[in-house]
Amino acid sequence: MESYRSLEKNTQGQPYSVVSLAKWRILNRLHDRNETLYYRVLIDNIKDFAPIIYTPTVGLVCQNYSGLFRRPRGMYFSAKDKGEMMSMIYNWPAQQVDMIVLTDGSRILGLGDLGVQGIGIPIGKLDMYVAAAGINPQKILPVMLDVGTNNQKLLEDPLYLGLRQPRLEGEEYLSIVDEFMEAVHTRWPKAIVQFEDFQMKWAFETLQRYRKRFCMFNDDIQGTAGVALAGLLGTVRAQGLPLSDFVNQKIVVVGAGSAGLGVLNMAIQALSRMSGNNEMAAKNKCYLLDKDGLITKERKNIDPAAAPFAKDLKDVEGLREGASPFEVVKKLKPHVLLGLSGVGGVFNEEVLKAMRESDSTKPAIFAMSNPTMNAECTAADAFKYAGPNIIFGSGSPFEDVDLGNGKVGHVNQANNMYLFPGIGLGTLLSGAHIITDGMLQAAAECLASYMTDEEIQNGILYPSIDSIRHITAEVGAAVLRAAVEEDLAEGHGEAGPRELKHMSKAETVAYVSRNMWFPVYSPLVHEK
Ligand SMILES: NC(=O)C1=CN([C@@H]2O[C@H](COP(=O)(O)OP(=O)(O)OC[C@H]3O[C@@H](n4cnc5c(N)ncnc54)[C@H](O)[C@@H]3O)[C@@H](O)[C@H]2O)C=CC1
Ligand SMILES: CC(=O)C(=O)O
Ligand SMILES: [Mg+2]
Repeated sequence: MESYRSLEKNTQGQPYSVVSLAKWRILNRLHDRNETLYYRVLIDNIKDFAPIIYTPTVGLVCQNYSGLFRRPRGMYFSAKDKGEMMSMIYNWPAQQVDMIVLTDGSRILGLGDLGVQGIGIPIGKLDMYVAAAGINPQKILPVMLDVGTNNQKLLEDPLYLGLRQPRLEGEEYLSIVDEFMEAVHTRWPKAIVQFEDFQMKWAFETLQRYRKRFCMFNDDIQGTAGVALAGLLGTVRAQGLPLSDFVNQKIVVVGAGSAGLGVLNMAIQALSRMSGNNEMAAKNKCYLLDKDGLITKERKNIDPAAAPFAKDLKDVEGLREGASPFEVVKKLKPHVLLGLSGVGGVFNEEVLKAMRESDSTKPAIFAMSNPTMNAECTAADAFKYAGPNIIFGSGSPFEDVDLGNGKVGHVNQANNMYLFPGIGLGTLLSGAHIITDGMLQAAAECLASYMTDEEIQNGILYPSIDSIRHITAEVGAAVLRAAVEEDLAEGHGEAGPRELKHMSKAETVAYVSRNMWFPVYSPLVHEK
C-alpha cells in the first residue's frame, strides 16, 4: 500500500492512462507474487482498487494486453485445439473449479473486438468473484476462446498473442464453443460458466443453446438486466410513488445490443407481471433506439431480437422511423433515459436539456456504457444540463457532483458487478444445475429492495461498493432460495437439499456468508 500511495503522490498531474496502468502493474505483480495478500488488499481497499482491476482501467489493460503480458493467467482454447479440449481441461492443475468466466474477446466493454487481449475481462470479473462473493481463488478459471479476430490492427501487431486469422463464423464457431462446454461439463459438472462480452449474435445464440443443458448465464444480457431493473424500480420509489406506478413510466433505451435488449426484456417481464400479464401495455411504455435511431416497424432489415420492441408509427405520433435521441426525448418526455450504446457522448447537451421537460419529478439518466470514455454522458454534464433533480447512474465510476449550496449530485454505479457475484455464489451453493429466470429475478428484486427509502429519496439506488460483500451475500441467498423454491437445489458440501429447504431467510444469508472464502494465510504446521 505504501508503494501504491507513493505512486499516487509521484504521478499527480500525469495522464490517466499512465497512472492507472502503473497502478494496475503494482497490483498485477502482487497478484502473481502472493495471492492471499493480493485478495486481502483488494477486499480492504475495494473502492480504490475496483476501478483498476475492473472498469475503467481493465479496458485500457485489454487494449494493451499483448505488451503488458508477463505471465499467463487462465486458459486459452484456440480454434487449433479442436478435438483436444477434453484432455486440455483435464490438464488444469486444480482439482475443483467452481466458477469460469468465458469470453471470445469479440465485444470487450464498448471497445469492440480485442481478440485474445480480452482475457483481461474474465480475470477482472473473477477477481470481483473472489472479492465480492468469496469464491476460493483456487477454484476460479478465466478462459479465452481464441477463434481469431477481425481487428486488423491486432492482426498486424507483432506483439499480438492470439491466432492471426479472421474470426470463425457459423457452425465452425459453434463447434468450438460446444466442445469447450462439453469438456468443462465432463470434468466439473457443477461449474458455473459466465459468458462475458460476446458480440450480440453469439451472446443470444449461445444463451439459448446452453441454458437448459449447462449451468451458465450471460452476464451482459442477464446480469445487466437485473441491475438496470433494480435501478428502474428505484427511480419509481425516488419519485415517492408506489412500485405499482412502474407501469406508468416511459422508458427510452438507447442501444439495442445484448445489454439493451436484455434490459428491455426483463423490464417488460416485470411490467407485464404488474399489469396483469398485459405484455402489450408493458411494451407500449418502452422505446428502443440503435445507431440508426428509433426502431419502428418501418425499419428495413430489422434485427429479429429487436423486432418485438419496434414501434408502430401510429403509436408514436410526431415521431419518425429513425428519430434521434433528441427528437425522441423532446417528444416523449420520458421518465427514464438509459444508454447501452457503447458510444461516448450520445447523451449530448441537447438531449440532456430535453430531459428537463421529463414528465417525472426526478428524471433518471443511466449512462451505462463502459469504460468511462464510452459513457453516454459524464455525471457532471448530466447534472449541469438535465438539472439537479435527476437520478444518475453510470457503468463506470464517476465522482459525485458538487451542486453548490452544500448539495451533492449522487453518482450510482449501475454496473452488473452488483449482481453477477451473487448469481454465481447462490447458484453454486444451491447445487442447481441450471440458472432460471426465477433465480435471476430473485437477484434483481433483492438488489431493488436493499436500499432504504431515505437513501432512495437522496438519489442513492445501489449500495456503496464498500459493502459489496454484504449485498452479494444477500443476493446469493435470494438466488439460492429461488432455486429451492423451484426444486432445483441439489445441495452443495455440508448442506444437502433437505437442509437447504428448511433454512429460514436469515439462516440462508448466514449460510451463504459462512461459505465465503476470506484471505488469511493457512498455517504450514497445524497446531495440535
Ligand atoms: N453497466 C453495465 O453493467 C454494462 C454495460 N455494458 C455496456 O453496454 C455497451 C453495449 O454493450 P452491448 O449491448 O453488448 O453491445 P452491442 O454491440 O451488442 O450493442 C450496441 C448497440 O448500440 C447501438 N448503437 C451504436 N451506436 C449508437 C449510437 N450512436 N446511438 C444509438 N445507438 C447506438 C448499436 O446499434 C447496438 O444496437 C458497452 O459499452 C458495454 O460496456 C454492457 C453490459 C453491462
Ligand atoms: C460491465 C460489463 O459487463 C460490460 O461493460 O460489458
Ligand atoms: Mg460485460
